[in-house]
Amino acid sequence: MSTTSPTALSASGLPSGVAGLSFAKGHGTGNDFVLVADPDGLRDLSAADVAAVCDRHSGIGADGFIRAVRSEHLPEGQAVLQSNPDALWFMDYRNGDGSISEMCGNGVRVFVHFLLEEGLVQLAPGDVLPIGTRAGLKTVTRTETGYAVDMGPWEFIFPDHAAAKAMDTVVNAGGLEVPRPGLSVSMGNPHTVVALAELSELAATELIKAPSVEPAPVNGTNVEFVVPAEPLVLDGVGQLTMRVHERGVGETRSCGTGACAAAVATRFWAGAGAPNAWHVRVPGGELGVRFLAGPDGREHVELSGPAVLVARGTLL
Ligand SMILES: N[C@@H](CCC[C@H](N)C(=O)O)C(=O)O
Repeated sequence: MSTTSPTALSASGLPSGVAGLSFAKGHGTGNDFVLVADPDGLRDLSAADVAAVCDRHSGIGADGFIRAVRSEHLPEGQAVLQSNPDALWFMDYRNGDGSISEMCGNGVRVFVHFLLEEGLVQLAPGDVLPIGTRAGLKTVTRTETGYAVDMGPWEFIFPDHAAAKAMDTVVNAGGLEVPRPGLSVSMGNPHTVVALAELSELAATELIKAPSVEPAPVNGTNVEFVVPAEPLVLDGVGQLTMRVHERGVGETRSCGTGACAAAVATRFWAGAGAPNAWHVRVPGGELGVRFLAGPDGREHVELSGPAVLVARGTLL
């Protein structure tokens, strides 16, 4: 018998804990989010609260939920403040099912746009804003057309697989004729990238159910299916098309950290001479990925793309 008490509901059917919250709805290349400002960290939202708000039928509907909290009010935020005292805002990111993720690449652009539109920060094109996340400090530059994010360094999750050039990870999904090799990459959060030969194969891949990944990264994985273009490079820029199944969500129209992982894996597979700039087409739009020398001496990944707010409201 369950010992958990049922969640109290307001008249709207949403958990009473979220009633009265002001929110904005936004997206980055079709990856959509509900955003709330909680500067003093007073709203302790449960996984059930977040899942109810993100429900596409009985809530607002979103792939993810983002709470804007001043970094000083969260232990993870205080840790980021030690590395950069100017990282005053922390992105508390949850997946649509209420689970926590370390990082969201589309989300961090929409988060900064939300802070700007709410008047919580001031940022002219060219200005840079440091942000705290569970994957550490990220610096976001406002551009003329959107935002560019220094996502920090990437890592192989199973470095021995990559070193041996052995594709020891096996991925299967509905619609694939045979299981495929995958390469697991961390962008702060876990990804497994699979290359397909044809756009028709990408379209036939069924992503209603989570693909199986063996061995899976310990905390689960987002899975990206990519088709490198033929020819791969146009005007010095690598070209990819991608679909994604997100951990804690399902298929989404875009994933920023996924686009970064896809560029990492495809550049690795392409070998010496592969470009350091990539253009990634996703069902919801287009993202840019670049590899740059980071201030810490490691190679960093930069993600660029748009961020849009589409609505404001109050949860009832
Ligand atoms: N859509 C995001 C990634 C969100 C988190 C992911 N589902 C996870 O669990 O790691 C992005 O744009 O990066």
